[in-house]
Amino acid sequence: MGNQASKLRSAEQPWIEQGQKKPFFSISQFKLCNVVGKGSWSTVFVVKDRSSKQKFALKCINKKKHNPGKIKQLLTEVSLLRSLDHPLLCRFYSEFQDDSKIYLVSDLMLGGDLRYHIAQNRFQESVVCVWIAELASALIYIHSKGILHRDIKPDNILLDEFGHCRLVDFNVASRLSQKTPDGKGFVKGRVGTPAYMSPETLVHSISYRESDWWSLGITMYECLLQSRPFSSTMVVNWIRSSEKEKNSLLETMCSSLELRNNKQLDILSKEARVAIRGFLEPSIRNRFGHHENNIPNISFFSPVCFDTISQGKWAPKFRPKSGKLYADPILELEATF
Ligand SMILES: Nc1ncnc2c1ncn2[C@@H]1O[C@H](COP(=O)(O)OP(=O)(O)OP(=O)(O)O)[C@@H](O)[C@H]1O
Repeated sequence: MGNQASKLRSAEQPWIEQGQKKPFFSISQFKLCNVVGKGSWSTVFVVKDRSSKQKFALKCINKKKHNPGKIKQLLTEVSLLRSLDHPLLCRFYSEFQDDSKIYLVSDLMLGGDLRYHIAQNRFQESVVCVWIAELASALIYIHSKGILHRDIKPDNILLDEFGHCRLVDFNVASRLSQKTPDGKGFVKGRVGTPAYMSPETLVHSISYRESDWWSLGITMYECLLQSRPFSSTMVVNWIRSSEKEKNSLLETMCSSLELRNNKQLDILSKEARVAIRGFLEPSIRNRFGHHENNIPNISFFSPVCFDTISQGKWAPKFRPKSGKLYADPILELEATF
């Protein structure tokens, strides 16, 4: 399995040598092909490098549409992306700008995002096991670099053409700035997407490494069951409640997870249930991921070899259709450049 996967990945290696810092510096180096995605403040194009003919993703941000605060946030994202290099992250190459726009060049992911795929199909545990193990490996890596992602959810996970997961969108990622007594660190602020936010982020406006593991737990639940354990309304009510009410709401949330164990989680294997409950443990000390070295020992991951996974060499169990453009055709019509 490992060998077959290695061959696949060697074919997808980008032509650019690792360590070559700024291969792109102008929009004129590219031929624009089509739109592959649209975010709240950018349009992402498929582009072809005129000299190598290699395709890349080009994210275009219109400077005039955003205030200086947003631009500063973008520059933080760029500096984080520059410090990361892992097979299960989307490789970032260059940023450059002209009078009207800022451009970011990265690897092109042709397999669509997990949000799209899980809306279409209920996937078997063997598929989800590889996805979550790959994401866990990417998380362990970014945490080792002192970075929290803070917005893990299916929308921010893209598949490459072979079906490997790549964690993307470091818009709200942050370096761990403050230190806890155990030296691990945290970031202040209630940042992320409410339905995926951990209790400590929702209640105390603080994120630890464990908060990313909570969000991964919600993502895993959703990948397996096509629904989320906590409704957005429940989460929003929780944010708005008083300090006193928050504790009782936390109990309601946790017992709602327990109740769902009887109905929804019953269709899953024991290993999957244990993993979901472990990631969705309200206490950060008891949560899976508190000791990141133990992640490979979680029984749900026993079918995979974590070392091979973390090199991006484990063959995924689901491969997106080749040649299919996983993008809403309407984006093409709406796109402006
Ligand atoms: N490297 C890539 N390869 C292929 N598609 C991509 C790539 N990066 C982004 N996309 C597509 O473009 C969409 C928008 O990208 P992204 O979420 O990074 O933009 P954004 O403006 O930062 O959005 P938001 O703030 O709403 O998250 C993604 O949902 C995805 O479908």
